[in-house]
Amino acid sequence: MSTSRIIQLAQLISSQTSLIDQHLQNNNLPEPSFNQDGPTEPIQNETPDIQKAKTDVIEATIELRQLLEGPMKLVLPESNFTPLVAIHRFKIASHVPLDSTISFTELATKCGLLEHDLKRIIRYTAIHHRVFFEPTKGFVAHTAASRLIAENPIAGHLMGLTFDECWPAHNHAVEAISHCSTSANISGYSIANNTGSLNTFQYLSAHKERATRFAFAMATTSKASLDALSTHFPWPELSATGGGGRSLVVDVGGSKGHVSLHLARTYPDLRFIVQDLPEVIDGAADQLLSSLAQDDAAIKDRIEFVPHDMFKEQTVKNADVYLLRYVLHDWGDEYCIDIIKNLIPALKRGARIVVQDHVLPEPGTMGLLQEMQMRSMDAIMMSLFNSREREAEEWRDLFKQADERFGNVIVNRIGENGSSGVISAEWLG
Ligand SMILES: C[S@@+](CC[C@H](N)C(=O)[O-])C[C@H]1O[C@@H](n2cnc3c(N)ncnc32)[C@H](O)[C@@H]1O
Repeated sequence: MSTSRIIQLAQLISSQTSLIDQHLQNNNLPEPSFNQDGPTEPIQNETPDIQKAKTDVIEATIELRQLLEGPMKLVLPESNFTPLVAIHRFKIASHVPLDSTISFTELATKCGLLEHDLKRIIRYTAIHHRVFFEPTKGFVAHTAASRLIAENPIAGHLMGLTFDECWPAHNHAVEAISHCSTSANISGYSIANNTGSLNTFQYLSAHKERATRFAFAMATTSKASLDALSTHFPWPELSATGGGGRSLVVDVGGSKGHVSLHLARTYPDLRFIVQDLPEVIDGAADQLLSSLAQDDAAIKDRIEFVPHDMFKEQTVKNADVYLLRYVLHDWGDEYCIDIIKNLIPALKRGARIVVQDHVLPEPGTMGLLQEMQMRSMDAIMMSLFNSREREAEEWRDLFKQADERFGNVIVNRIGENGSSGVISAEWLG
């Protein structure tokens, strides 16, 4: 008798989980746990084998659950995040003591909420998200996840971005699609926020707190992704062409400079000009300086911040590289072509445009988890910006449409599970 799919999945889960368990024991690492003192970081010291084992187990558990629950659950997934939003909005985690419990009555008073609302919010997030638990009836304590919210401001920034910016936009994305428009100001986000003629970034510029949170969320990009950028483009060759002087990289849409900082640390012969909207650039140099350790402070001399609207002609001429990292996926094709065309008057022969961005796979050619993440990101782009992620061929087309004089267009799929790429195009004009 052939082995059924659910047994195959269960066997895979069993064998790969054993590998992970062995890795934890061999490296004296803590066991994953929901307990308050459980690790808030994913498994450490991962080798490629352990990464694969983890992905295999997660993918298999998703598929196994979907098979066992049946098709109706696939079309009616659990989708109410309101209680989790309430945890974020009312800063509930910060009112729960880290090493003891608090009664629903006292916690409700501290949060300024009705006790019965607080109780159902917590009981929902406890059972759905493992955020808080009730060790004795009527008393609340932290889990690893609620402690993460209480202690790590990055969790707060990302929850804010997800619940205050993305979710309202998702709610209106279907309406936006029905307009069959490619305009940046006809998006779920613009309908949710009633932005009128403003696109998402113009609207954020007028709402400083939200723009700052957006910039912080961008800066939480993984080290692996930044490392991928620094290793999958021949930056050292560029340093060499700069000769005695330093080669210049213009980091277009560079936010608060976290990407330039990473590259500057790796390549001492490069200097950087970070460009972004004035509201984003404002104070960025000081923030960068205050984030630098003393022995790192010299780096600041190689990173300059200049406000610039990328829809206007590029003002920094003859740089060696114009970097667009996760910038073009925020815009539809006509806007991207406009952004690239605005660079052309500044380009010397041999200058390169370097893009780091997602590269969509052909359906079914990547692992389940990876493809899910990429399709999710594409859907977020649709809701927030009426923009999209692109396939390798679409990246090549973009440069072709901008100007036939771009050559040597290379789309290099990279680390980060192969979901993103470094794309470079050389100006041969
Ligand atoms: C998704 S973020 C990417 C930030 C950064 N490059 C990174 O990799 O983390 C896109 C950036 O484009 C900037 N941006 C949007 N419109 C712009 C414009 N018209 N001119 C310059 N920058 C712009 C945003 O402020 C934001 O910092």
